[in-house]
Amino acid sequence: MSTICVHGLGYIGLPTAAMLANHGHQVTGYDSDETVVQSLANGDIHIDEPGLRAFVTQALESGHLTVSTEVEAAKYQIVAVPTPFDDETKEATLDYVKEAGEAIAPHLREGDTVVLESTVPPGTTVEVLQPTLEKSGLTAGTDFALVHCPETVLPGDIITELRQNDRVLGGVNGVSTQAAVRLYESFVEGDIYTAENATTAEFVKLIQNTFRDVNIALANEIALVGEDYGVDSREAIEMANTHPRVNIHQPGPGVGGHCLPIDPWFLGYDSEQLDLISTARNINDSMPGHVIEMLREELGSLEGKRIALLGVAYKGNVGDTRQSPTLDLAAELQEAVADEQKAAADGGRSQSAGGIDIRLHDPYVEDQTLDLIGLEESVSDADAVVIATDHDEYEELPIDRFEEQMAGSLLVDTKAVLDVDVWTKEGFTVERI
Ligand SMILES: NC(=O)c1ccc[n+]([C@@H]2O[C@H](COP(=O)([O-])OP(=O)(O)OC[C@H]3O[C@@H](n4cnc5c(N)ncnc54)[C@H](O)[C@@H]3O)[C@@H](O)[C@H]2O)c1
Ligand SMILES: CC(=O)N[C@@H]1[C@@H](OP(=O)(O)OP(=O)(O)OC[C@H]2O[C@@H](n3ccc(=O)[nH]c3=O)[C@H](O)[C@@H]2O)O[C@H](CO)[C@@H](O)[C@@H]1O
Repeated sequence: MSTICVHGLGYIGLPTAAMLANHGHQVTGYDSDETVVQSLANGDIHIDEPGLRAFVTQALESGHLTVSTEVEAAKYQIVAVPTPFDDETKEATLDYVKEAGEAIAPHLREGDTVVLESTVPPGTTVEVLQPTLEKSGLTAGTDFALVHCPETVLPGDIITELRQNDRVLGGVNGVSTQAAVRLYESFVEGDIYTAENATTAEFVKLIQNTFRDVNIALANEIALVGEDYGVDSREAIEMANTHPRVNIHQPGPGVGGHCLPIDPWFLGYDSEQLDLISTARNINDSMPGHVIEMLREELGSLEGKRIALLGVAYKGNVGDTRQSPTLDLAAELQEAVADEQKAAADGGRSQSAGGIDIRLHDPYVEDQTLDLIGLEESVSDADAVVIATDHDEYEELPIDRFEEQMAGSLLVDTKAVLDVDVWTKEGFTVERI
């Protein structure tokens, strides 16, 4: 059993803190946002993730997990703070990592271990966190251990993957790495690999997500090329993947979430070599624009049209809307219609007063700032419905209600969730990416 202080109680820090507590460690969960700490102290679990409520409640009730607005001295300090991405400068914001280091320094003792779990550009552990921690007067690698251990859990399956995924750890020296190995061995059922150094571990995490992002970009480009040949790209990809060394991912309306659209850019922190990687990012970012082209092909002008977007979460069966392609699609639809109106005005043509009426539905998302409505209301009088997220619920949409409610008959199924034959037989036009 060890004492542990976890910094940041979000999607990663909270399940990690609970996992460690449920394995007998004495854990303090610290968050700089007092409302997060307060709500957890009241038993309100603010992160939406299957099984998390019961898991965190178990940890809190056992007394092994306490939440606090203060950092505690502990044998292990685990940092899981945000590392957001500045879209304009294409750089990671490392302020929260620095803040965490500054908060740890006064509590750091000889023999302690600091683990950075946040996803960061290569070099961050050594160049950013280490000097901040060394303001304590202690030296990394000799007085205290400093390690990067990237987190690879899949949202929607976090608790299982926390236990089962393999881990890659890299410390500022071998002693540091081994100190962290001892902690992760206490709950990880997968293999634990030790990287040469912290920068390598940072790099490994980034190339894992980059691999997936580039592969999805390939699938998206295959879909666009397939359209030119009248080939169903999903069928073609399925067939291609029967080859023992081919594994093409699935096309879709874009790549969302907190990681894949961001992490590949982190590789450009101190390198000018991003070429394929940045092209792939741009292909994935262009996919909402392709959905707009598909709508225009069938509907002509989008001005005055009512379009229902089903699925606002960034992927199926989760409620997280961070970097959601659906939200990009909604914004780009607005822009596309504004452009149409401007072009009409410039050309002296008359314009209708209306813009575009976009209706959003999602059974998982609870974000009050989004104007989410019920399924039937969203498709009512819609000229087209776009299925933008592969929630299980969308596989069984009520055809009769759609027939009665919709004004048009166009369905753009970006995730191939519908049975095309069934819907086509009922008179719908189904377009898939
Ligand atoms: N969400 C994922 O799927 C995922 C997966 C793997 C890795 N990561 C990485 O893990 C890190 C955390 O991501 P997340 O999704 O858990 O973020 P999050 O936004 O869900 O949670 C972060 C928490 O940290 C708190 N915080 C901010 N600054 C702090 C500080 N100085 N001290 C203590 N608490 C602080 C915030 O208030 C927030 O509650 C990021 O680097 C992310 O890229 C995320
Ligand atoms: C390497 C890897 O597996 N990393 C995972 C990833 O988690 P995630 O939830 O962000 O990942 P995905 O499920 O891939 O979804 C992302 C977006 O890609 C779209 N998509 C997906 C597959 C496809 O074939 N075609 C697509 O278009 C999908 O709809 C969604 O918008 O990053 C986390 C943080 O670092 C990791 O911890 C976690 O291991």
